[in-house]
Amino acid sequence: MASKQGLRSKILSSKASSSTTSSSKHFPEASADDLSSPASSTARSKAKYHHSQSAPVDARKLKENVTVTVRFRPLSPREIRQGEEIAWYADGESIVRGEHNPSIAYAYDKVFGPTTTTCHVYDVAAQHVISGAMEGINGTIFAYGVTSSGKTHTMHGDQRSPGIIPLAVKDTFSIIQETPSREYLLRVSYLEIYNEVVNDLLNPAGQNLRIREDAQVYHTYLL
Ligand SMILES: Nc1ncnc2c1ncn2[C@@H]1O[C@H](COP(=O)(O)OP(=O)(O)OP(=O)(O)O)[C@@H](O)[C@H]1O
Repeated sequence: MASKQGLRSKILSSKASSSTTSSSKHFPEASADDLSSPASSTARSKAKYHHSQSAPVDARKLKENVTVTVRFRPLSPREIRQGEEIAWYADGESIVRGEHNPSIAYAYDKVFGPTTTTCHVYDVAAQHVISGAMEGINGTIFAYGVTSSGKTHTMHGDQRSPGIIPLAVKDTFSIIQETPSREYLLRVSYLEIYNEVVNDLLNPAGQNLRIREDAQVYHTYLL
């Protein structure tokens, strides 16, 4: 989605966070203009061995473990009033197609239409990252999109429709409860990247954070 507004992202990391790269696949006939891609929100995961820190990282496996998911939100009442039209739609479960030019299409790992619930998005696109994290595999769920595209709705949600973060927390504690033989240590951070700037959403003083990586222990730090 092209926009003059800033692109934002909201992130949920399990264990140490890892950086992600886009894995959207263009169809041959598709436009090469990535900015026209309607990435209303994405969920991605990238795994890296956590416990066996001396084990070599399998680059091919890492690449395959990044998934890109697109979620469309419905037009808002204001957009309907203003006569705005849907420009892209979910054509099946993995294709996003242009409404006005159907020959322009993009393939993603998963595409959710505007009637999909957050619970369904969580089950299909995020739950495996949480269960993986509980097994010791680092994971990141990353929502990316222009202002008002639905990142907060998807990641945070509300009482009526809990987002991926509360659903993940609930799942995490359920897994802990079901696994009394194992001891867990949970750390939580809630971050926003806005115009390349990382902000801590839990600490108003934590703005414009610097990212540092410790190559020896595969940990990422925000200072
Ligand atoms: N899937 C959805 N179904 C229904 N309403 C939605 C959906 N996604 C978003 N909305 C609504 O659209 C509006 C904008 O969504 P939201 O605030 O989540 O956007 P955002 O990407 O977090 O914006 P910002 O970058 O400004 O923080 C909100 O009123 C939200 O309730």
